[in-house]
Amino acid sequence: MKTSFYKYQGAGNDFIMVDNRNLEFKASTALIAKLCNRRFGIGADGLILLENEVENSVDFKMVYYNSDGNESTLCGNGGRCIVAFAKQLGIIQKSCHFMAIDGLHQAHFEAELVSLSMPDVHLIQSYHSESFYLNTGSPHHVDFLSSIAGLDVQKEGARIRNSNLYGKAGSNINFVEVQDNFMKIRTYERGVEDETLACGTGVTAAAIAAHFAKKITGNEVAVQAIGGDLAVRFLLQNQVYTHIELVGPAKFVFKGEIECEA
Ligand SMILES: N[C@@H](CCC[C@H](N)C(=O)O)C(=O)O
Repeated sequence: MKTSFYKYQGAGNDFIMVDNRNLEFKASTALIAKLCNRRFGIGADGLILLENEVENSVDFKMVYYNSDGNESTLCGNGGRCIVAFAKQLGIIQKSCHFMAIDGLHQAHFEAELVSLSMPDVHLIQSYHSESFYLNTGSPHHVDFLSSIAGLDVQKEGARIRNSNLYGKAGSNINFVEVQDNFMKIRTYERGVEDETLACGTGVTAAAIAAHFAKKITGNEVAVQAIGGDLAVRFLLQNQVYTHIELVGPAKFVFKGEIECEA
């Protein structure tokens, strides 16, 4: 059986997209891991299915798998990319609502960029003045450092991700450098088990943690990931971070066909 796929990237965080509204694509862990493999497959940080959402009146549903083939929690860059994919398929025009594993999301285009609503953040755990944990749809450890350029993110990220702090479920690990209301970030992603070029929920977590720790002021911050620039907007209302938006690029790269065993 042949299935069409579309490759997208958002700030270098790359995804295989499949229009699965007919539910014909059967996503086994082994098949997804093979398709995401950069030597034996198409190559991607994750695979995303666009499906119909039957129970809620939204435009579509997003089902996200990490490159290890396992379904996971929210992917922010993937969320922005599926919005661009839905537009390419003619399902939406300038804005949409969709369902993901963590609930309802709203998104709209701002010229070439996609802005995605993110879940409210009620709880931020401080380990010490430079180290935090919070959930922005996916779990994130955030360490603020004076410089991140020379860091071995693979080694240090894997160490923290696999430490007793997070147990079997693990966490994504972010290393962040703050410079005058602007931040640089590098992220080790759970389920990819490596550094990726950008992580949307990680960028969001870093922005919220930086505001919480009074490292930035204002309600919008630009964040430079290795693969591109993103921005995060938010409000702080009664000690809850609300109206969080992740803004950045979402680009179509190429399309092709997957030959799947029946
Ligand atoms: N790349 C993503 C995060 C994807 C989920 C993560 N790997 C996990 O399993 O927690 C993003 O852009 O948010």
